[in-house]
Amino acid sequence: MAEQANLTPTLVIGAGAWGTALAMAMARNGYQTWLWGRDKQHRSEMTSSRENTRYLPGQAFPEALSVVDDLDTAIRDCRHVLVSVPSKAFVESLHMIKPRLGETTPVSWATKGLAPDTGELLYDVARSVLGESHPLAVISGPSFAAEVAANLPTAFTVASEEGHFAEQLAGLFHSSTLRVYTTYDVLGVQIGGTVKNVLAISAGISDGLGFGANARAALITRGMAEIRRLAAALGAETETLFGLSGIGDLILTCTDDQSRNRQLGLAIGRGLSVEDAVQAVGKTVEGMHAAKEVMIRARQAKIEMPIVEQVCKILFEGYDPRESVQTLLCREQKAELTPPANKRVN
Ligand SMILES: NC(=O)C1=CN([C@@H]2O[C@H](COP(=O)(O)OP(=O)(O)OC[C@H]3O[C@@H](n4cnc5c(N)ncnc54)[C@H](O)[C@@H]3O)[C@@H](O)[C@H]2O)C=CC1
Ligand SMILES: O=C(CO)COP(=O)(O)O
Repeated sequence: MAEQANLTPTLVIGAGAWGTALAMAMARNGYQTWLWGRDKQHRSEMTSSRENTRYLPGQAFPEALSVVDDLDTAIRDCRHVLVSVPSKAFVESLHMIKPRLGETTPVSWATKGLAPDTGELLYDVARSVLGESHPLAVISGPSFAAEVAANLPTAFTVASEEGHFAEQLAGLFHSSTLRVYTTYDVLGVQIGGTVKNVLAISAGISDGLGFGANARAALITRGMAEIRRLAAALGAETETLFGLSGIGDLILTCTDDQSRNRQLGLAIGRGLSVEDAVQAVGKTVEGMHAAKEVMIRARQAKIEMPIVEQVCKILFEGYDPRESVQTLLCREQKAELTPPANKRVN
Protein backbone atom coordinates (compact mmCIF):
# COMPACT_ATOMS: atom_id res chain seq x y z
CA MET A 1 0.00 0.00 0.00
CA ALA A 2 2.73 2.47 0.98
CA GLU A 3 4.26 2.42 -2.54
CA GLN A 4 1.00 3.48 -4.19
CA ALA A 5 -0.58 5.33 -1.31
CA ASN A 6 0.97 8.62 -2.32
CA LEU A 7 -1.24 8.36 -5.42
CA THR A 8 -4.33 6.65 -4.00
CA PRO A 9 -5.49 8.42 -0.89
CA THR A 10 -6.30 7.20 2.57
CA LEU A 11 -9.70 8.44 3.72
CA VAL A 12 -9.92 9.60 7.33
CA ILE A 13 -13.45 9.63 8.76
CA GLY A 14 -13.82 11.95 11.74
CA ALA A 15 -12.42 15.47 11.63
CA GLY A 16 -11.93 15.89 15.35
CA ALA A 17 -8.53 16.43 16.96
CA TRP A 18 -7.14 12.94 16.44
CA GLY A 19 -8.47 12.22 12.94
CA THR A 20 -7.09 15.54 11.76
CA ALA A 21 -3.68 15.05 13.41
CA LEU A 22 -3.34 11.57 11.87
CA ALA A 23 -4.39 12.88 8.46
CA MET A 24 -1.78 15.65 8.76
CA ALA A 25 0.92 13.14 9.70
CA MET A 26 0.29 11.01 6.60
CA ALA A 27 0.03 14.05 4.35
CA ARG A 28 3.27 15.44 5.74
CA ASN A 29 4.94 12.24 4.54
CA GLY A 30 3.69 13.06 1.05
CA TYR A 31 0.78 10.59 1.01
CA GLN A 32 -2.44 11.92 -0.49
CA THR A 33 -4.96 12.03 2.35
CA TRP A 34 -8.67 12.80 2.37
CA LEU A 35 -10.35 14.07 5.52
CA TRP A 36 -14.11 13.86 6.03
CA GLY A 37 -16.08 15.18 8.99
CA ARG A 38 -19.84 14.92 9.35
CA ASP A 39 -20.45 18.68 9.73
CA LYS A 40 -20.72 20.41 6.33
CA GLN A 41 -20.01 23.86 7.75
CA HIS A 42 -16.87 22.54 9.48
CA ARG A 43 -15.67 20.96 6.22
CA SER A 44 -16.12 24.21 4.38
CA GLU A 45 -14.24 26.14 7.12
CA MET A 46 -11.35 23.67 6.89
CA THR A 47 -11.29 23.86 3.10
CA SER A 48 -11.04 27.62 3.08
CA SER A 49 -8.70 28.14 6.05
CA ARG A 50 -6.52 25.04 5.38
CA GLU A 51 -6.56 24.21 9.08
CA ASN A 52 -8.94 22.70 11.63
CA THR A 53 -9.53 25.80 13.72
CA ARG A 54 -12.15 24.05 15.89
CA TYR A 55 -9.87 21.28 17.14
CA LEU A 56 -6.25 22.11 16.22
CA PRO A 57 -5.99 25.88 15.79
CA GLY A 58 -2.77 27.21 14.32
CA GLN A 59 -1.72 23.97 12.58
CA ALA A 60 -1.67 24.48 8.81
CA PHE A 61 -2.66 21.51 6.66
CA PRO A 62 0.10 19.96 4.54
CA GLU A 63 -0.40 20.20 0.79
CA ALA A 64 -1.30 16.52 0.38
CA LEU A 65 -4.31 16.80 2.72
CA SER A 66 -7.71 17.55 1.15
CA VAL A 67 -11.04 17.91 2.89
CA VAL A 68 -13.68 15.97 0.95
CA ASP A 69 -17.45 16.49 0.76
CA ASP A 70 -18.52 13.56 -1.38
CA LEU A 71 -18.25 10.64 1.03
CA ASP A 72 -19.64 8.01 -1.37
CA THR A 73 -16.98 8.70 -3.98
CA ALA A 74 -14.22 9.01 -1.39
CA ILE A 75 -15.01 5.60 0.18
CA ARG A 76 -15.21 4.00 -3.26
CA ASP A 77 -11.96 5.51 -4.55
CA CYS A 78 -9.72 5.39 -1.48
CA ARG A 79 -7.10 2.77 -0.79
CA HIS A 80 -7.81 2.51 2.93
CA VAL A 81 -10.30 3.96 5.44
CA LEU A 82 -9.16 5.17 8.85
CA VAL A 83 -12.01 5.77 11.30
CA SER A 84 -11.33 8.30 14.06
CA VAL A 85 -14.60 9.00 15.82
CA PRO A 86 -15.55 8.59 19.50
CA SER A 87 -16.46 5.03 20.53
CA LYS A 88 -20.15 5.88 20.78
CA ALA A 89 -20.14 6.65 17.03
CA PHE A 90 -17.92 3.74 15.97
CA VAL A 91 -20.57 1.16 15.05
CA GLU A 92 -22.69 3.66 13.12
CA SER A 93 -19.57 4.81 11.23
CA LEU A 94 -18.85 1.22 10.17
CA HIS A 95 -22.44 0.76 8.99
CA MET A 96 -22.12 4.03 7.09
CA ILE A 97 -18.97 2.98 5.20
CA LYS A 98 -19.82 -0.68 4.67
CA PRO A 99 -22.17 -0.45 1.65
CA ARG A 100 -19.72 1.79 -0.22
CA LEU A 101 -16.51 -0.03 0.69
CA GLY A 102 -14.48 -1.99 -1.90
CA GLU A 103 -14.57 -5.73 -1.22
CA THR A 104 -11.09 -5.92 0.27
CA THR A 105 -10.43 -2.30 1.27
CA PRO A 106 -8.50 -2.26 4.56
CA VAL A 107 -10.08 -0.46 7.52
CA SER A 108 -8.25 0.87 10.55
CA TRP A 109 -9.35 2.97 13.50
CA ALA A 110 -7.86 5.21 16.14
CA THR A 111 -10.87 5.10 18.46
CA LYS A 112 -10.17 4.04 22.06
CA GLY A 113 -12.94 2.29 23.93
CA LEU A 114 -15.39 -0.58 23.88
CA ALA A 115 -18.76 -0.92 22.21
CA PRO A 116 -21.41 0.90 24.25
CA ASP A 117 -23.60 -1.35 26.45
CA THR A 118 -22.07 -4.68 25.40
CA GLY A 119 -18.41 -4.00 26.22
CA GLU A 120 -17.38 -5.75 23.00
CA LEU A 121 -13.91 -5.02 21.67
CA LEU A 122 -14.03 -2.75 18.61
CA TYR A 123 -12.01 -5.29 16.64
CA ASP A 124 -14.75 -7.87 17.17
CA VAL A 125 -17.42 -5.31 16.30
CA ALA A 126 -15.58 -4.38 13.10
CA ARG A 127 -15.18 -8.03 12.11
CA SER A 128 -18.82 -8.76 12.64
CA VAL A 129 -20.06 -5.62 10.81
CA LEU A 130 -17.58 -5.70 7.92
CA GLY A 131 -17.03 -9.44 7.51
CA GLU A 132 -13.83 -11.35 6.86
CA SER A 133 -12.56 -9.80 3.65
CA HIS A 134 -11.16 -6.50 4.99
CA PRO A 135 -7.76 -6.31 6.69
CA LEU A 136 -8.30 -4.51 10.03
CA ALA A 137 -5.94 -2.57 12.28
CA VAL A 138 -6.01 -0.52 15.48
CA ILE A 139 -3.87 2.56 16.14
CA SER A 140 -3.09 3.25 19.80
CA GLY A 141 -0.40 4.61 22.10
CA PRO A 142 0.70 7.72 23.99
CA SER A 143 -0.14 10.43 21.49
CA PHE A 144 -1.88 13.72 22.15
CA ALA A 145 -3.33 15.03 18.89
CA ALA A 146 -2.01 18.56 19.38
CA GLU A 147 1.58 17.30 19.70
CA VAL A 148 1.32 15.05 16.64
CA ALA A 149 -0.18 17.95 14.67
CA ALA A 150 2.71 20.15 15.81
CA ASN A 151 5.14 17.46 14.58
CA LEU A 152 6.60 16.86 18.06
CA PRO A 153 8.34 13.50 18.63
CA THR A 154 5.82 10.73 19.25
CA ALA A 155 5.66 6.94 19.18
CA PHE A 156 2.58 4.76 18.83
CA THR A 157 1.54 1.26 17.89
CA VAL A 158 -0.36 -0.24 14.99
CA ALA A 159 -1.94 -3.61 15.79
CA SER A 160 -3.31 -6.02 13.23
CA GLU A 161 -3.72 -9.75 12.82
CA GLU A 162 -2.71 -9.14 9.18
CA GLY A 163 0.99 -8.38 9.62
CA HIS A 164 1.40 -7.02 6.10
CA PHE A 165 -1.32 -4.46 6.66
CA ALA A 166 0.18 -3.41 10.02
CA GLU A 167 3.49 -2.71 8.29
CA GLN A 168 1.90 -0.84 5.41
CA LEU A 169 -0.15 1.30 7.75
CA ALA A 170 2.81 2.03 10.01
CA GLY A 171 4.74 3.06 6.89
CA LEU A 172 2.20 5.78 6.12
CA PHE A 173 2.92 7.51 9.43
CA HIS A 174 6.52 6.66 10.18
CA SER A 175 8.83 9.68 9.90
CA SER A 176 11.78 11.33 11.61
CA THR A 177 9.40 12.57 14.34
CA LEU A 178 6.83 9.79 14.44
CA ARG A 179 8.01 6.32 15.35
CA VAL A 180 5.43 3.65 14.66
CA TYR A 181 5.70 0.12 16.04
CA THR A 182 3.67 -2.86 14.88
CA THR A 183 2.19 -5.79 16.77
CA TYR A 184 -0.22 -8.68 16.23
CA ASP A 185 -1.71 -8.36 19.74
CA VAL A 186 -4.90 -6.48 18.88
CA LEU A 187 -6.48 -7.58 22.14
CA GLY A 188 -3.76 -6.20 24.43
CA VAL A 189 -3.55 -2.92 22.50
CA GLN A 190 -7.30 -2.34 22.75
CA ILE A 191 -7.48 -3.18 26.44
CA GLY A 192 -4.60 -0.87 27.35
CA GLY A 193 -6.03 2.01 25.30
CA THR A 194 -9.47 1.59 26.84
CA VAL A 195 -8.76 1.08 30.53
CA LYS A 196 -6.12 3.81 30.78
CA ASN A 197 -8.83 6.39 30.10
CA VAL A 198 -10.78 5.28 33.17
CA LEU A 199 -7.60 5.27 35.26
CA ALA A 200 -6.73 8.79 34.05
CA ILE A 201 -10.05 9.95 35.53
CA SER A 202 -9.04 8.39 38.86
CA ALA A 203 -5.61 10.05 38.80
CA GLY A 204 -7.27 13.38 38.00
CA ILE A 205 -9.72 12.99 40.88
CA SER A 206 -6.87 12.21 43.29
CA ASP A 207 -4.83 15.20 42.11
CA GLY A 208 -7.90 17.44 42.17
CA LEU A 209 -8.42 16.46 45.80
CA GLY A 210 -4.80 17.42 46.50
CA PHE A 211 -3.78 13.90 47.48
CA GLY A 212 -0.31 14.36 46.06
CA ALA A 213 2.30 12.60 43.96
CA ASN A 214 2.51 9.44 46.09
CA ALA A 215 -1.20 8.77 45.70
CA ARG A 216 -0.98 9.36 41.93
CA ALA A 217 1.91 6.91 41.58
CA ALA A 218 0.01 4.34 43.65
CA LEU A 219 -3.07 4.71 41.43
CA ILE A 220 -1.01 4.38 38.24
CA THR A 221 0.77 1.28 39.52
CA ARG A 222 -2.28 -0.44 40.95
CA GLY A 223 -4.19 0.65 37.85
CA MET A 224 -1.60 -1.12 35.76
CA ALA A 225 -2.24 -4.26 37.84
CA GLU A 226 -5.95 -3.95 36.94
CA ILE A 227 -5.14 -3.61 33.23
CA ARG A 228 -2.90 -6.69 33.46
CA ARG A 229 -5.56 -8.74 35.21
CA LEU A 230 -8.19 -7.95 32.60
CA ALA A 231 -5.76 -8.43 29.73
CA ALA A 232 -4.61 -11.79 31.07
CA ALA A 233 -8.20 -12.94 31.64
CA LEU A 234 -9.10 -12.07 28.05
CA GLY A 235 -6.00 -13.70 26.59
CA ALA A 236 -3.80 -10.72 25.67
CA GLU A 237 0.01 -10.78 25.79
CA THR A 238 1.29 -9.38 29.09
CA GLU A 239 4.23 -7.80 27.30
CA THR A 240 1.87 -5.55 25.31
CA LEU A 241 0.79 -3.90 28.55
CA PHE A 242 4.39 -2.87 29.19
CA GLY A 243 4.58 -1.23 25.78
CA LEU A 244 3.39 2.04 24.26
CA SER A 245 -0.31 1.17 24.20
CA GLY A 246 -0.24 0.00 27.84
CA ILE A 247 2.02 1.64 30.39
CA GLY A 248 3.04 4.33 27.83
CA ASP A 249 -0.47 5.66 27.34
CA LEU A 250 -1.35 5.13 31.01
CA ILE A 251 1.53 7.36 32.13
CA LEU A 252 0.72 10.00 29.52
CA THR A 253 -2.94 10.38 30.35
CA CYS A 254 -2.60 10.02 34.13
CA THR A 255 0.09 12.68 34.40
CA ASP A 256 -0.45 15.35 31.76
CA ASP A 257 -3.21 17.94 31.88
CA GLN A 258 -3.75 17.75 28.11
CA SER A 259 -5.67 14.54 28.81
CA ARG A 260 -9.40 15.16 28.73
CA ASN A 261 -9.98 12.14 30.95
CA ARG A 262 -7.59 13.55 33.53
CA GLN A 263 -9.25 16.98 33.15
CA LEU A 264 -12.62 15.45 34.00
CA GLY A 265 -11.14 13.83 37.10
CA LEU A 266 -9.43 17.05 38.17
CA ALA A 267 -12.70 18.98 37.91
CA ILE A 268 -14.54 16.37 39.99
CA GLY A 269 -11.74 16.24 42.56
CA ARG A 270 -11.83 20.03 42.88
CA GLY A 271 -15.48 19.87 43.84
CA LEU A 272 -17.59 20.09 40.68
CA SER A 273 -20.51 17.71 40.32
CA VAL A 274 -20.02 15.07 37.63
CA GLU A 275 -22.53 16.87 35.41
CA ASP A 276 -20.78 20.23 35.80
CA ALA A 277 -17.36 18.63 35.29
CA VAL A 278 -18.52 17.06 32.02
CA GLN A 279 -19.80 20.49 30.94
CA ALA A 280 -16.59 22.21 32.01
CA VAL A 281 -14.37 19.83 30.00
CA GLY A 282 -16.81 20.01 27.07
CA LYS A 283 -14.88 17.49 24.97
CA THR A 284 -14.76 13.78 24.22
CA VAL A 285 -14.06 11.88 27.47
CA GLU A 286 -13.87 8.20 26.52
CA GLY A 287 -13.21 6.96 30.07
CA MET A 288 -16.65 8.15 31.11
CA HIS A 289 -18.18 5.66 28.65
CA ALA A 290 -15.56 2.95 29.05
CA ALA A 291 -15.87 2.70 32.84
CA LYS A 292 -19.20 0.85 32.72
CA GLU A 293 -18.16 -1.41 29.85
CA VAL A 294 -14.85 -2.30 31.51
CA MET A 295 -16.76 -3.32 34.63
CA ILE A 296 -19.03 -5.53 32.48
CA ARG A 297 -15.94 -7.28 31.11
CA ALA A 298 -14.36 -7.54 34.58
CA ARG A 299 -17.47 -9.16 36.04
CA GLN A 300 -17.71 -11.58 33.12
CA ALA A 301 -14.04 -12.49 33.62
CA LYS A 302 -14.55 -12.69 37.42
CA ILE A 303 -11.67 -10.37 38.23
CA GLU A 304 -11.38 -7.45 40.62
CA MET A 305 -10.85 -3.94 39.26
CA PRO A 306 -11.30 -1.79 42.39
CA ILE A 307 -10.10 1.50 40.88
CA VAL A 308 -12.40 1.20 37.87
CA GLU A 309 -15.21 0.20 40.23
CA GLN A 310 -14.74 3.32 42.39
CA VAL A 311 -14.63 5.52 39.28
CA CYS A 312 -17.99 4.02 38.25
CA LYS A 313 -19.40 4.69 41.70
CA ILE A 314 -18.27 8.33 41.59
CA LEU A 315 -19.49 8.89 38.03
CA PHE A 316 -22.80 7.06 38.14
CA GLU A 317 -23.82 6.42 41.74
CA GLY A 318 -23.09 9.74 43.42
CA TYR A 319 -20.28 8.41 45.65
CA ASP A 320 -18.13 11.02 47.38
CA PRO A 321 -14.78 11.25 45.49
CA ARG A 322 -12.74 11.83 48.67
CA GLU A 323 -14.15 8.77 50.38
CA SER A 324 -13.81 6.65 47.24
CA VAL A 325 -10.14 7.47 46.67
CA GLN A 326 -9.40 7.07 50.37
CA THR A 327 -11.14 3.69 50.30
CA LEU A 328 -8.87 2.67 47.46
CA LEU A 329 -5.67 3.86 49.01
CA CYS A 330 -6.46 2.41 52.42
CA ARG A 331 -7.61 -1.04 51.32
CA GLU A 332 -6.77 -4.00 53.45
CA GLN A 333 -3.17 -5.13 53.73
CA LYS A 334 -2.18 -7.56 50.96
CA ALA A 335 0.86 -8.94 49.18
CA GLU A 336 2.03 -7.13 46.06
CA LEU A 337 3.61 -10.37 44.89
CA THR A 338 2.67 -13.80 46.20
CA PRO A 339 5.78 -15.97 46.56
CA PRO A 340 5.94 -19.29 44.68
CA ALA A 341 5.66 -22.40 46.86
CA ASN A 342 9.44 -22.97 47.08
CA LYS A 343 10.02 -19.43 48.42
CA ARG A 344 7.19 -19.36 50.92
CA VAL A 345 8.24 -18.18 54.38
CA ASN A 346 5.94 -18.73 57.33
N1 LIG B 1 -7.34 13.62 20.85
C1 LIG B 1 -6.35 12.81 21.10
O1 LIG B 1 -5.26 13.25 21.49
C2 LIG B 1 -6.50 11.34 20.89
C3 LIG B 1 -7.74 10.74 20.72
N2 LIG B 1 -7.85 9.41 20.56
C4 LIG B 1 -9.13 8.75 20.37
O2 LIG B 1 -9.68 9.13 19.11
C5 LIG B 1 -11.11 9.11 19.17
C6 LIG B 1 -11.62 10.42 18.63
O3 LIG B 1 -11.18 11.41 19.55
P1 LIG B 1 -10.92 12.92 19.17
O4 LIG B 1 -10.61 13.10 17.74
O5 LIG B 1 -9.96 13.43 20.15
O6 LIG B 1 -12.36 13.52 19.50
P2 LIG B 1 -12.89 14.95 19.17
O7 LIG B 1 -13.91 15.25 20.18
O8 LIG B 1 -11.77 15.89 18.96
O9 LIG B 1 -13.59 14.75 17.77
C7 LIG B 1 -14.55 13.78 17.54
C8 LIG B 1 -15.02 13.94 16.11
O10 LIG B 1 -15.91 12.88 15.81
C9 LIG B 1 -17.03 13.44 15.20
N3 LIG B 1 -18.18 12.59 15.41
C10 LIG B 1 -18.88 12.41 16.54
N4 LIG B 1 -19.89 11.57 16.30
C11 LIG B 1 -19.79 11.22 14.99
C12 LIG B 1 -20.54 10.40 14.14
N5 LIG B 1 -21.60 9.76 14.58
N6 LIG B 1 -20.15 10.26 12.84
C13 LIG B 1 -19.08 10.91 12.38
N7 LIG B 1 -18.33 11.71 13.15
C14 LIG B 1 -18.69 11.86 14.42
C15 LIG B 1 -17.22 14.81 15.82
O11 LIG B 1 -17.99 15.64 14.99
C16 LIG B 1 -15.77 15.25 15.91
O12 LIG B 1 -15.37 15.83 14.70
C17 LIG B 1 -11.47 8.84 20.64
O13 LIG B 1 -11.81 7.49 20.79
C18 LIG B 1 -10.18 9.17 21.40
O14 LIG B 1 -10.04 8.41 22.58
C19 LIG B 1 -6.75 8.62 20.55
C20 LIG B 1 -5.50 9.15 20.70
C21 LIG B 1 -5.28 10.55 20.88
O1 LIG C 1 -5.57 8.89 24.19
C1 LIG C 1 -5.01 9.95 24.30
C2 LIG C 1 -3.55 10.12 24.21
O2 LIG C 1 -2.91 8.92 23.91
C3 LIG C 1 -5.80 11.17 24.56
O3 LIG C 1 -6.21 11.14 25.88
P1 LIG C 1 -7.52 11.92 26.35
O4 LIG C 1 -8.67 11.35 25.54
O5 LIG C 1 -7.61 11.69 27.79
O6 LIG C 1 -7.30 13.37 26.00
